[in-house]
Amino acid sequence: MELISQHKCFNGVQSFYKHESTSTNFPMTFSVYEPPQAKLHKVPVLFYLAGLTCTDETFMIKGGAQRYAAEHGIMLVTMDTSPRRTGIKGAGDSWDFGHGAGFYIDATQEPWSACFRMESYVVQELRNIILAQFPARADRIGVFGHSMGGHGALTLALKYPEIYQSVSAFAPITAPTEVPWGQKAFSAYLGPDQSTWLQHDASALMRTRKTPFPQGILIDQGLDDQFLDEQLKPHQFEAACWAADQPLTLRRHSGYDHNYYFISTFMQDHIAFHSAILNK
Ligand SMILES: N[C@@H](CCC(=O)N[C@@H](CSC=O)C(=O)NCC(=O)O)C(=O)O
Repeated sequence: MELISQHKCFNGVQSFYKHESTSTNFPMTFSVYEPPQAKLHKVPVLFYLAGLTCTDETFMIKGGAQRYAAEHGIMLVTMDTSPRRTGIKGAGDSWDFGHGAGFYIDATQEPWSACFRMESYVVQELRNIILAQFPARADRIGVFGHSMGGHGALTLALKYPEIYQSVSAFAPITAPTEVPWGQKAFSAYLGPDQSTWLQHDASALMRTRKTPFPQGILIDQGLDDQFLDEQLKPHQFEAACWAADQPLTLRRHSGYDHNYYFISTFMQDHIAFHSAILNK
């Protein structure tokens, strides 16, 4: 693990790292914000999954989360959104597929299956690194994310409720099997059998559960989001939560679009939401 840079931030420490990943078989970058409380004892840890085109820097630079993480004593971790410079044909041709678009799943189809393994990377490899190398509590882990990363947060939390105690999202892709971004990625990474896609669709997963997160799920969605109707479809997840008896706070905000001005506006609420569960 190579330290790229380190910065004091709200009396805590913001660090950027690079390492050789055994999940993706490529170098990966990730970043960690350690709040001041982490100098004294282990703290809860909140993983942030970023959206299409983002890197491990996007959220740490634009999200404005460190101030609130310092107040609540929560460690923040985020990572690049895929392996990079893989040499796979077509991986760099479009901004919504391939590099920067790992979708937080393990690809099963060649050539993607050799390195597009972001589910294993986030859930196992990076979590193990964080728990071994940083003062993070293994029994207090939350996950949140934006857009493609909102899809990642919801699906990983639903697949691994024994790992993640809290989950929230900003403008998540909630039904990837039904929208162009998800269909483009899943058909390449998972192949033509659409029954396998449903294991990675938050709305489909929720329909097979019964109150998986009794303490609730928080979602914020801007109503001027350019991707709302075609790609995000929060009403699908809302209906699935209703059917699963899952408490959901889905807040629709007039005037907000899809970017980090929207995300940073509601960041304080998301950190407080996770803190109420993780610091209980
Ligand atoms: N084509 C543009 C826009 C890409 C974009 O909007 N990416 C979003 C996530 S979309 C769903 O996952 C994002 O978070 N961008 C980063 C940012 O700093 O706003 C492009 O290539 O940037």
